[in-house]
Amino acid sequence: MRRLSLAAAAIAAVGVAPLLLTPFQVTLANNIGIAALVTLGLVLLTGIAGLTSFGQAAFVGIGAYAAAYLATVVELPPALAWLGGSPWGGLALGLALALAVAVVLGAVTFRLAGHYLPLGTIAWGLAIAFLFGTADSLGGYTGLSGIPVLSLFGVRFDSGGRLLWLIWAVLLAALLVTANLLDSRQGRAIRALKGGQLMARSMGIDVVRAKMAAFLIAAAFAAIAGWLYAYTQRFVSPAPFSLGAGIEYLFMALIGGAASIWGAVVGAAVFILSKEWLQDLLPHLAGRTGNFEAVVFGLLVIVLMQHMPDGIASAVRRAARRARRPRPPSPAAGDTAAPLPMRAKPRPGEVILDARGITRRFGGLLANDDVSLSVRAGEVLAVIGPNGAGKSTLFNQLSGVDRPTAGTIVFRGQLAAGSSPRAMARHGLARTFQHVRLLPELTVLENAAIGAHLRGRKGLVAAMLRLDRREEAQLLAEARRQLARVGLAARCDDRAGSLPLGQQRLLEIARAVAADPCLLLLDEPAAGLRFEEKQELAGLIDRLRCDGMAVLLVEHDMDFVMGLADRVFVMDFGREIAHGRPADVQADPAVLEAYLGADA
Ligand SMILES: Nc1ncnc2c1ncn2[C@@H]1O[C@H](COP(=O)(O)OP(=O)(O)OP(=O)(O)O)[C@@H](O)[C@H]1O
Repeated sequence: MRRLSLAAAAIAAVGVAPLLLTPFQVTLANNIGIAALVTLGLVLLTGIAGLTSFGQAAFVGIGAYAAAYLATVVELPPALAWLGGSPWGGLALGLALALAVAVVLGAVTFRLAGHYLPLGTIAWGLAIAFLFGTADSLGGYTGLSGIPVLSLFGVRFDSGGRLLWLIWAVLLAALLVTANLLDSRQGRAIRALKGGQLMARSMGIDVVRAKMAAFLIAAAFAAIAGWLYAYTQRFVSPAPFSLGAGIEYLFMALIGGAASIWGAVVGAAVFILSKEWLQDLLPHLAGRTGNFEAVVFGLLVIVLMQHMPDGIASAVRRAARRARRPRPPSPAAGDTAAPLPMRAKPRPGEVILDARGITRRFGGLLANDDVSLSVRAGEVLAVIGPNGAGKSTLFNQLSGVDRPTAGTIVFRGQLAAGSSPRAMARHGLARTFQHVRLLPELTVLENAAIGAHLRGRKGLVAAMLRLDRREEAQLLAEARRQLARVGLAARCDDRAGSLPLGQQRLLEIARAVAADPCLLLLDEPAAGLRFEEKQELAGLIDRLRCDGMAVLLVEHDMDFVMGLADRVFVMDFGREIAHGRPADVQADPAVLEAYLGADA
């Protein structure tokens, strides 16, 4: 209902705008609409996926020049002649070129950690501006003029008012599909990128694909904005597509709020209106002409980052949330949804993970030295040992984060040493993290649903067009069920970041079990918890064991481990020093000396 009334209000506002605004205001509204479309792509890319691009203006340039070139050049090269001078041909060409460049840039940079994408987009921004300025066929620095009036389906967009309808209709459609995307399994995969690659990969998310999706959508929005720009100005030249313009789009995203889709509209409007105003005011104050507004925007962004790091739209939304009465919990819409299919489970007592001779060398250091262990369905195995004993290293080998120097790992009957975390997740392994890795701005329910990522099939297009609702209801119902299982049913609609640490750890377990795993790896689950929270956690792990889940945990807390585990595996200096039932291990002299002795 809220979405519908918002959409109706937006359509009505766009409908009457040309009748109420002066021609100058219509021109400003058109510029804002085009800039907001580019910024929307940046919000998705930078604010939501956490990837920075300085090259969005260059993608706008591709869209604008493609339209201008097809519409103005009389003798087209044979490869493009079939597209004729049609505006649709220009749109298709601009989109195809922008997407092709985005695929190449993404393919080169996404597999590398670090700042390769921002650097790549700077290089791309500089190169394309140089190309536009020097290519004779594109008119060099003078550009291409004489673009005809845009005509679509027999309608001529020959006035600012008609162009306003078109530009804002495209922008509203882009806002709608982006909102749809973010409210879906695919959108959660893009959002999960901000939680770190390890978390995303461990949930079975294809990180490169998710980054590419965000980058391609942002490039497509920019190219469409360029097409609209060309037909609005009816003239293109290199300056509006320079690296400087790319930085201005980033400013708009930061000002509006890089994590909110409405921030794109707010940011573009604030930037363009204040630029217009400052361009009049500042030369007057300074007594001479100059681009003084650039200095003001630089300062504005610094001040904003200090006081409103999430931008204006997010600050307004937070204030509104504070002013509103707390909402009653949203109805459990998914509860009537059919349950998701579940994987075939091993029989109780069946060995599901068998590691033999695991050795991991870091240069001259043997972090794991010929370690062998196995885990059975329906048991809790605890790995303990003093600091530096090699527990985390072993955990990384078993979860696919690292590859052993030697040794074999068989998981559910298949060789798994060196498999990726994603492959391990697909095969039935789920994990939590020593330092919780949640998405604090997302709700508890959305965080839990990330765990069920591999249990859905619907793609990006289905998500954007809302053709995924049945599956989405099933995924959310599953997340709700797992939250109820860990005792967080009442917190579904709260922000994950607002939970105390103990509940955040429970949420991580709910997220992990939403994947329907056979083996759950818990990395120091009791760290930082109070006594009651530890008891609650131990009760939950016990229930999971009773349900047939195999649990392998790495833990420092002796009381917690001894009261819970079926078997304890003790390590020191990378090797196994004892292994058996808690009472036997506790009495083992080697353990007392190496580990428990320190406490005695
Ligand atoms: N990536 C790495 N490069 C080099 N040495 C490493 C690396 N990772 C771990 N080590 C070393 O391997 C040894 C085992 O470390 P590990 O983190 O596995 O121990 P741990 O038992 O988990 O310790 P803690 O309980 O303190 O977390 C340590 O000496 C550590 O310094």
